[in-house]
Amino acid sequence: MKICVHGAGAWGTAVAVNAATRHEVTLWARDAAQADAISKARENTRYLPGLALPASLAVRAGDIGQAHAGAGLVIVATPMAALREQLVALRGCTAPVAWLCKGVEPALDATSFGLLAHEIWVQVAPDLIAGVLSGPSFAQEVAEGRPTALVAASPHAAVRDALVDAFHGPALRVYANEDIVGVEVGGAVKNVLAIATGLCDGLALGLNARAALITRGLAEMTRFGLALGARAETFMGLSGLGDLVLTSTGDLSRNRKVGLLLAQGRTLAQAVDSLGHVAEGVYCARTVVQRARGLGIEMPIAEGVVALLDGRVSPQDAVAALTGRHPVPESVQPGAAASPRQSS
Ligand SMILES: NC(=O)c1ccc[n+]([C@@H]2O[C@H](COP(=O)([O-])OP(=O)(O)OC[C@H]3O[C@@H](n4cnc5c(N)ncnc54)[C@H](O)[C@@H]3O)[C@@H](O)[C@H]2O)c1
Ligand SMILES: O=P(O)(O)OC[C@H](O)CO
Repeated sequence: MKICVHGAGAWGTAVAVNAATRHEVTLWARDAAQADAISKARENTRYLPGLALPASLAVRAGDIGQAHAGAGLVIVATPMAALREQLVALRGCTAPVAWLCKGVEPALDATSFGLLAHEIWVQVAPDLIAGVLSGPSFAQEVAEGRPTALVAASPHAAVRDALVDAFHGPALRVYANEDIVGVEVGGAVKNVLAIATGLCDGLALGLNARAALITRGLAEMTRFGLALGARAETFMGLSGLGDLVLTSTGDLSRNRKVGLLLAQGRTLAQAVDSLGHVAEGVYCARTVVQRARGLGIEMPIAEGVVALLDGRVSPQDAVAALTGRHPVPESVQPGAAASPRQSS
């Protein structure tokens, strides 16, 4: 199969390297200088250093609108902030398209709320045969060929099948799922919760606290997803519990790192600058909370992360706000924020 991967960051490079062992793959970088540097070094020294690119992997630069000619699968591996422009440029593409980004787009103006990836798709390029590839996956480990399981989600069987054909192999298992809403909610909300868990560990609150955050975070994610039309079982799968555990506990996570750095007293700007990569939770936390409030869904952990990122509370006060909450039942069922004893 001929595969185009757009976005030569850590994740785009890792999936391109993985697929290049079995398919004809081109990695498309944003600008010619970046493509040239990667191509000459046969290494993405900026985003995925230390990994030799296979000779068969072509690296190019240029407009996504022209790049997909003849492709059997087009992958968009940019951050969420670039997805809208990528999908606009892909209008008219007849090959299956899949995005890898995990997040929610920031609101475009004061009167709207930010969208999940499939909502942007429906808004700007509904004719595309499209979906998402998500799940617990650090780029570094996939690039090294370590065992990993992903989930391909789309209402279109052609997209699910193309993703399985492209990436399922000895070390990489790809499961199919029709619930694109649930898979995208999991991929977005886990980033926000990983900031919280990084903060918890950075403040040395202990293993009990970390387990509580992950478990109650899963309840928040599930409540939010159900209100948006997702299936409950998706949150017990790879893009829900799986990615939440990985990102919250794995020190390769950029989102977890943000929480750790904030706990050390760094400012948000310092934390983000030190990463050199995107941490989607920083950009989507506010939108998640804004949409949850609009739906009447309580997300106290996500609310705490937003207050912290906005500089409205200290790390210690964010923790105190959570531990000092009123008692509630354990149920994850959607509950109105106005009736606090129905949910937590
Ligand atoms: N790194 C991982 O382990 C991993 C795993 C799974 C999913 N993801 C998700 O994949 C997405 C990309 O993450 P990453 O780790 O590759 O990020 P990164 O920070 O390593 O790289 C981002 C890449 O996107 C490019 N880019 C930015 N804006 C662009 C635009 N407008 N047009 C084209 N290219 C643009 C940058 O030049 C860079 O090459 C994120 O949403 C992330 O959550 C990452
Ligand atoms: O490094 P993070 O926090 O962006 O997480 C990377 C992947 O999404 C983990 O599945």
